[in-house]
Amino acid sequence: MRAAVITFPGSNCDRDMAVAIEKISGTAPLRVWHGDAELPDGLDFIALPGGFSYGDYLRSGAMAANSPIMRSVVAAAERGVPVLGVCNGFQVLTEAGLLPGALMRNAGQTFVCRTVPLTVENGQSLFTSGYETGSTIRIPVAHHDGNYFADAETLDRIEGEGRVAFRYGETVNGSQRDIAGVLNEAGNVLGMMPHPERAIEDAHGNSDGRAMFESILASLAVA
Ligand SMILES: NC(=O)CC[C@H](N)C(=O)O
Repeated sequence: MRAAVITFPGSNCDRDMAVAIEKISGTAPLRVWHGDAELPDGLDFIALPGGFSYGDYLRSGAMAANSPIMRSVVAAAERGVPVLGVCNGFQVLTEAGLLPGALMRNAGQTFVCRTVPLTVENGQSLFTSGYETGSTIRIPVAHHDGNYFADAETLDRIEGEGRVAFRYGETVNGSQRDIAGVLNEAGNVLGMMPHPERAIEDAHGNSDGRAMFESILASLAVA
């Protein structure tokens, strides 16, 4: 798998993401700096990692969404390249307009850092085919701006189109309809607040995130 992990100033989960990709795919991803103008050709997968890009100033993800590299990320997403945004990466994807809605301050006004149950709402996407639809997995969250908001019409539409990939199995941050992860219309962009890269092996105490990376790999094998 020819993957790239984008690093912004303030990213802090880029290494974990790169390690997860390498351990599961067998190939180390390219590490790409936000200020680079272009992504290399022929990428199979792009990951936007978690963190506090630009110190979360303005709004989480808002400044990163306007980084030079994001023009290439948006163009790749529009060509159908799989793009996964985790936590701050999800925030960047909504700010870049690749996903609907916004991530607001958590309803409780506090940073939430714990492992939470997630229901797999759509086990058919290229990111989730390794999970059974309706199953419950446990994945860590760590954020203060994870409160997913979209208007009712948008929520009904994305629910109807099977674009809610994951839903929290308990109250976490005040997200509308407990939405934890959202797909774009074409199904090749996924944003999620929980961190699958923090749950890929026994040393993590939990390997429920592994199937996400295995699903992405499997989708490339059949593509
Ligand atoms: N782990 C993360 O990516 C943190 C995301 C984010 N900036 C927040 O706290 O909301």
